[in-house]
Amino acid sequence: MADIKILISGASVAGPALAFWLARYGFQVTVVERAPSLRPGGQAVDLRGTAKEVARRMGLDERIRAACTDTKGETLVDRKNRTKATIRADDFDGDGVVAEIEILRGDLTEVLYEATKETTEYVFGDRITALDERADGVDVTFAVGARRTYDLVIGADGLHSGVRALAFGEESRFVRHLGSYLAFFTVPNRLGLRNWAVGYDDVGRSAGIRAVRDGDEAMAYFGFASEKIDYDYRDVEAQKALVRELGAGMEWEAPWLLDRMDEASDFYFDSCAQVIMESWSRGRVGLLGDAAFCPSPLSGQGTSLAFVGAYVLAGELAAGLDTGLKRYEAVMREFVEKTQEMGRENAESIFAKSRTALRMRYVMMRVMRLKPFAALASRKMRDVVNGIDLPDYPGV
Ligand SMILES: Cc1cc2nc3c(=O)[nH]c(=O)nc-3n(C[C@H](O)[C@H](O)[C@H](O)COP(=O)(O)OP(=O)(O)OC[C@H]3O[C@@H](n4cnc5c(N)ncnc54)[C@H](O)[C@@H]3O)c2cc1C
Repeated sequence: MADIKILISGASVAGPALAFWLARYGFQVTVVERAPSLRPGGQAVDLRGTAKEVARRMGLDERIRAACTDTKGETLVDRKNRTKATIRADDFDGDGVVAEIEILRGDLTEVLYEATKETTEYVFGDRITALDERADGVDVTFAVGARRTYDLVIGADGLHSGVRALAFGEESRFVRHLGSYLAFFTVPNRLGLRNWAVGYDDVGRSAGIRAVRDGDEAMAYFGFASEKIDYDYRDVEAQKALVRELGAGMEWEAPWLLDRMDEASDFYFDSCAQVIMESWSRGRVGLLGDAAFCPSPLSGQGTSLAFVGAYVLAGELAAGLDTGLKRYEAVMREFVEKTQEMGRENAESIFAKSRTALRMRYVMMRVMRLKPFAALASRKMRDVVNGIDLPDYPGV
């Protein structure tokens, strides 16, 4: 494999996870990332079910667990900070709403980068601007670097994938808005939180806060039900203005959190959307992670799908370069579709539509923790997060 060159676009989760496995099989791997360095920030992401087994096979299980947020659960409060319901991380075998393996996205990227930096060429501050496929390779033009030829190009560059736009067509053909937006940013830990997150629901919107970095700081989030809004996803100031507008009039700690937004060193805002594609590859160009099959943050499974997808894609490419992309899709498709279905179901119920619905939700949450209901919900969750028989690849 040493003479086979593979270019990956995107150095968040899917890209470095794929680089890990490809390098293990002996491919020559380059990762190009648009940001000038590894991107910090992002709220906690989770590994559930089969993705935990992939982390174990990578030998990174311990390092990932050591970098986890150690959140024990979440308390849902009303505007006066009175507890209305609780969710525990050990509910649903550790694969529930608050997962046992919960890690800040930037910290997970760091673990993956450290595990791959010796075997992978990383190019920061650049991006692909043109792909010219020939019979024996793909000629790649970069915004900054010199033109180079690769045997394969994989887009692991997220919901707004540049590779997808170049090889498959414009974003609007594949990205389906699910009716809500999320924002995350770091704030001082003013509530003195330790291992419990706090969430506050309003009609059609929510906010929350959890301690990170041993309680030195906290991570705030806002969620809003909203029709599709036209905004420039690279214009951070415009996005902050939008969050202020959508969060106006919220109670609890929300006004204070909104006032801290400008001081935050990181800020992430995006629509809750899914990527639905008939095929994840075309010729020598393939897609992985959110670029191919984003299930939306509402599924809680974006990072897990990226992890499992990276394992399968690399294993199938090692088994046969010509058939690898199609085999990867055949192995992953059902798992992805089940997960996306759960993401759409969650999108229907994530925000309360009235005060009465909000009160009912708290009652339901308490009922769901009772034995027969908990067992039912747990089975459903288990089916989705373990919804793939992980193939064994030689040498793993
Ligand atoms: C800064 C950030 C914060 C996030 N925060 C959260 C969160 O709080 N909660 C949550 O559920 N999900 C979050 N996500 C999404 C989450 O990481 C993914 O759903 C999941 O982990 C799958 O990851 P991915 O690697 O497929 O895509 P992503 O994590 O979206 O990564 C895509 C990577 O590609 C890079 N990129 C984009 N365009 C190009 C281009 N043209 N050329 C080269 N590189 C490019 C991006 O800078 C990024 O590093 C965040 C993503 C990012 C980038």
